Amino acid sequence: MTESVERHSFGAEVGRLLDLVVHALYSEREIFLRELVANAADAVDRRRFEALTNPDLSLPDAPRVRVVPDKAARTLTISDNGIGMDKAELAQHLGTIARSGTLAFTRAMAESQASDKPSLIGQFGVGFYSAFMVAERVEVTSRRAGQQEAWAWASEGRGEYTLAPATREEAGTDIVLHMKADAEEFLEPIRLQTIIRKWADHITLPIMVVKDGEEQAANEGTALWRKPKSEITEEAYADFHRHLGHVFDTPWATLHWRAEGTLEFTALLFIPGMKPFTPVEEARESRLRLHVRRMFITDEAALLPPWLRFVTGVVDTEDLPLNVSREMLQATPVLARIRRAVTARVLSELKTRAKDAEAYTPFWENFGATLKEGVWEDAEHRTELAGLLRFRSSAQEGWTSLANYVARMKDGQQEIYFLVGDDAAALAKSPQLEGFRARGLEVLLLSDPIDAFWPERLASFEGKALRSITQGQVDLSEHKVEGEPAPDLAALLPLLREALKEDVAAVEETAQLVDSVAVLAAQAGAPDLQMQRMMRRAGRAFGPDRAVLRLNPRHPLVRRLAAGAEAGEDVTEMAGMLLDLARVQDGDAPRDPAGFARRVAAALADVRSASAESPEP
Ligand SMILES: Nc1ncnc2c1ncn2[C@@H]1O[C@H](COP(=O)(O)OP(=O)(O)OP(=O)(O)O)[C@@H](O)[C@H]1O
Repeated sequence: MTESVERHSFGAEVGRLLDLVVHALYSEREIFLRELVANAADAVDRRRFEALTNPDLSLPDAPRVRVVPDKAARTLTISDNGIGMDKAELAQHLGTIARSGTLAFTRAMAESQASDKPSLIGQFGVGFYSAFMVAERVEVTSRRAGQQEAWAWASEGRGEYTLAPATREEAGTDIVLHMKADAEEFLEPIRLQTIIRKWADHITLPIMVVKDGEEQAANEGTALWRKPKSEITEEAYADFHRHLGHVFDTPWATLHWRAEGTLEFTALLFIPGMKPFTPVEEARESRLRLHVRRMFITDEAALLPPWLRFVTGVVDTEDLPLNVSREMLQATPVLARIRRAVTARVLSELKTRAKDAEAYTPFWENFGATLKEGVWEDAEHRTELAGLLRFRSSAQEGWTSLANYVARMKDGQQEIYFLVGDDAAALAKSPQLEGFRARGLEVLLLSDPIDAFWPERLASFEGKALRSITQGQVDLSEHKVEGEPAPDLAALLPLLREALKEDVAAVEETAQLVDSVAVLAAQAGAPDLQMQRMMRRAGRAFGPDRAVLRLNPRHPLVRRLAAGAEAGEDVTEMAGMLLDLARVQDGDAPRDPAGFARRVAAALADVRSASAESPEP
């Protein structure tokens, strides 16, 4: 028998996690039970759902979770009749960190102060591995529903675990905890009941604690969302939110309502108060939980559009049969109607809350970029969403809305100006803004990656067109600025155009500059500069040939070149320099960085020696 025992090492992250867990503060240890009971209840939910399309997996009568303390043996056993795990699943789920919740936890731990760590453990839970807070050895015996063989997983939480063939009468899982000497309190039935009532009361599956051979239900099983609002405390809402989202914040908004009439459902939704620690591959689908008459069905029903995926919670309906299958979920019109109702409710809540600018700010900073995806991809909600958008602006600190921008527009201003880039702070200093600032024209500053895309789709707001100031020429002739007359560039421009014909589509003068000498812009009709930049970074060929080099005719350098061109001097050397300066200014590299540096250094040396030779008169 012993030769069939396989030894495996934990993944590196598991090792680190176990270290953290084992050294956690004792006061937080009780949450191990919440985690194991939640896993057991989830396993039963999954089996029920899979059985809808595969009757061989059907649950036995009266499925439940049993929590069995044994003081003599100093063990605590948590048993379920859930879906179970086969050998590969045991290794995968209990040997690596697969789930986002646990990953997020390790990241939060790494980033938090030492004094916050204990409460982090309490709020997050750490899934299965929290068992090692109280147990010196954990044995898991599991049989996957629909299979004959069972497997035993065992570990002392120190670097490795074993896997061996085992037997189990029925499908399901037993988790046997060999308790540490100082964790005997968790063998007291009363204590176990209290913990379960505190943490797992919203679980509808019966959770039985066995005392003197008798089973006693520890949870009430009233799903929180089914209780009247008046009976639910803020704290109970917040706890449930943390449990659902694997987060540890207080919700920014709690929406709890019951729809009655043609469509019957109860919804309890949360908008988190902080951004989740997103794993590398952030899934775009909403994971709102669908329940039918309290029973969990699935969290893959996409009950909200992807641009509201930050909303967590539960929708519980009477309008679907309990035995609804995956296929049925895809076909039923009920879900589409619920989706519409729930989306409308979330949007109206956001609209109400957006009226209080200060209260709206944290929401916007956490989830604004996600909301903008809706403007891009959801024609039905685009106009409504536009009113919820907030922006940085060239004219003021803080966030502003499109409506406020329009209210501030100057007489004669027809368009809503905006500038897109990577970084709000850099945008505020961009030379592209000079001409607008000089004329008192406000420009919105957009710095989320999605900002390269959505403005084109929204196109206008309250009848005012949205206008990127780096795309085509903005007509500023309505708004005159004082200053010396500009020189005539008729001789210079054709020479520069010829010299740069490989690099840009055109060279022209612009009224958009005041202090800077040149900028790049996109040709009218071509994708905006930021979009071009993103496509180049993504490896898409996007020649600079569609960019336009724009010169400030009043700049001393341009004046000098204009005079030189008229006098028949060679200005082509400076042409490349102007283009490179415009590129550097936008945060791009010059076409030939080494050559650029050489030319600048040589020019500086010229200036120095010129001023040394001809001292001030
Ligand atoms: N009693 C059980 N029956 C069947 N599968 C289980 C059981 N307990 C754990 N698992 C499997 O092990 C996986 C890992 O569990 P663990 O508690 O570490 O994380 P989780 O519950 O998935 O997510 P999180 O880390 O966010 O809590 C689960 O997703 C599940 O697939």
